[in-house]
Amino acid sequence: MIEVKNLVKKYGNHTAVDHLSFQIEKGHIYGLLGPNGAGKSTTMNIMTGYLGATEGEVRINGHDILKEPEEAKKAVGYLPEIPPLYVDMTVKEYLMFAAELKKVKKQDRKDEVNKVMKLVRIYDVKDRLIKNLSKGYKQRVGLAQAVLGFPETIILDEPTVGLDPKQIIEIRELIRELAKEHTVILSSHILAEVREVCDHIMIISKGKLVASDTPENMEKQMAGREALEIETRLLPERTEEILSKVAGITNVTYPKSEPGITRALIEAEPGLDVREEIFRAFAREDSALLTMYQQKKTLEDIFLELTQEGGTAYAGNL
Ligand SMILES: Nc1ncnc2c1ncn2[C@@H]1O[C@H](COP(=O)(O)OP(=O)(O)OP(=O)(O)O)[C@@H](O)[C@H]1O
Repeated sequence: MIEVKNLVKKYGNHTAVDHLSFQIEKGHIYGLLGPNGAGKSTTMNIMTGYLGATEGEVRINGHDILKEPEEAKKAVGYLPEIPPLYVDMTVKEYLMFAAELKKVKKQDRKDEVNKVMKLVRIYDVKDRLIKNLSKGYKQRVGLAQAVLGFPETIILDEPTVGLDPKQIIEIRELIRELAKEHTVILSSHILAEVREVCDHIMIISKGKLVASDTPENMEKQMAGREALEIETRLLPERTEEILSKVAGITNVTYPKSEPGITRALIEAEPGLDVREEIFRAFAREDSALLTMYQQKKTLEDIFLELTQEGGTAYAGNL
């Protein structure tokens, strides 16, 4: 388990990470999602011991990343945004070297490097110089380096950035494959990417955690904030009277509509679906509803709302 507690990172006057706290449990694929500059790379660099924090702590399986770096680092493999590849080495030479740095026992190195190369499907290019590989293959070599030593958790910073669509699909497949045996944390500024592979999303904006939940819960939590639209032939006063009998409605507005029609935009408590109750309330009064329409809020809407200036706060887990 990884515990990030009250992490702060300041660059001069600029606060890149602002009191960030979260926990990473075993067996999930976490997505750290945020616009460019949100503080994702800084957070990952601190979590993996590449960068010191201004305040706060990171514990990996109980070991403080700064005070007990060896123990802590053993449990994580890291693929930084720009993979640290020695491009004049062959794939195999580089991975043997990386295995040595990671203190994989000498007698196990060859086997482990072979195993990892097969896992990320670079065995066929093992004798090629890294500089001659495509970007997708270079990324796989970086991934292989992160997997070496078979750490419990693999942290990947923007693993598909700069890849073409086919390479993106391949890397995603590899990540899913890795997730069978490892906990995976990846960062991205692309929502579709995170939704595609992750089962838990943490949205960060300006260095702060603004939401942390499963994609399904996020959609559910925000659903109550959608305005439900109804139309009737009743006057607004009468519509208001009927709606006042429905529990859970928090606000009703009456935008302009065509003559003889009342349009009402209804907001309800987060997570509460009031559609059936509204239908029954009008039926009890023998009044007809002409339309009832609820636009489903997508994760894109949620992401934009949570990360824009003056955006709404997330009502779910944090
Ligand atoms: N070494 C540094 N010195 C000064 N400011 C920095 C430094 N590194 C990052 N920053 C600033 O800190 C903020 C967070 O940067 P970070 O790279 O962590 O964001 P990010 O979410 O990973 O974005 P990106 O996807 O663009 O890398 C940004 O405003 C960035 O300009």
